[in-house]
Amino acid sequence: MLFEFPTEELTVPGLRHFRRRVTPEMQTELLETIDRSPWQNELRRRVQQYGYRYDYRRKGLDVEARIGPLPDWSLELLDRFRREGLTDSTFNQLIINEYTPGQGISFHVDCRPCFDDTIFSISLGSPCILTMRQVSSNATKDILLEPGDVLSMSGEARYDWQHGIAARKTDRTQGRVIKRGRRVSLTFRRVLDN
Ligand SMILES: O=C(O)CCC(=O)C(=O)O
Ligand SMILES: [Fe+2]
Repeated sequence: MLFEFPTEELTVPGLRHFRRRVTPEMQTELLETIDRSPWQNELRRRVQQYGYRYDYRRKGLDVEARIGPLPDWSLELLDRFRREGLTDSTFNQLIINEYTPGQGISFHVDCRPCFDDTIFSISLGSPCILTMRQVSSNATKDILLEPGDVLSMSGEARYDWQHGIAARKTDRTQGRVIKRGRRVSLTFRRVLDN
């Protein structure tokens, strides 16, 4: 017998969503800080990388991947989240992604041999829907990420589900139509020793 789960009732083990953990004032401050550093233009969306350089073409870490320590402002932010109990992991790599309306990221599982279990991300700017897709069943679950939200993926959510953001200009959820603006996400990972 085939069971069909309504999307809302699906749970993704290992996925934790903390809402509105960064105030609008703090978000503005963070975005100003981020925009003072150079953006890389190699992908369709702009990115900044800190800690270790990820090679998108090879889908792995460069041999000479170490860039340096994470910026102080990001370590301070992580310290606060650690004090507030959102994570107990330590991270040494940060990728900042910028999405303008119409841009997304295709379904993927973050590089297994490159990064440790927990992937920890912060959303700034515009809301968007991130979709989780279970590899074994193709079941999907939409997560509305609003500015200031924090998402932590570990275990099944990290390894058995893909995640992606549809390349579109509006999102629809629970009868609401949400126009996308500029979104910036900060994704923290821990690089595994190989
Ligand atoms: O922008 C996001 O929230 C997701 C980014 C992501 O999945 C990645 O960089 O691997
Ligand atoms: Fe990812």
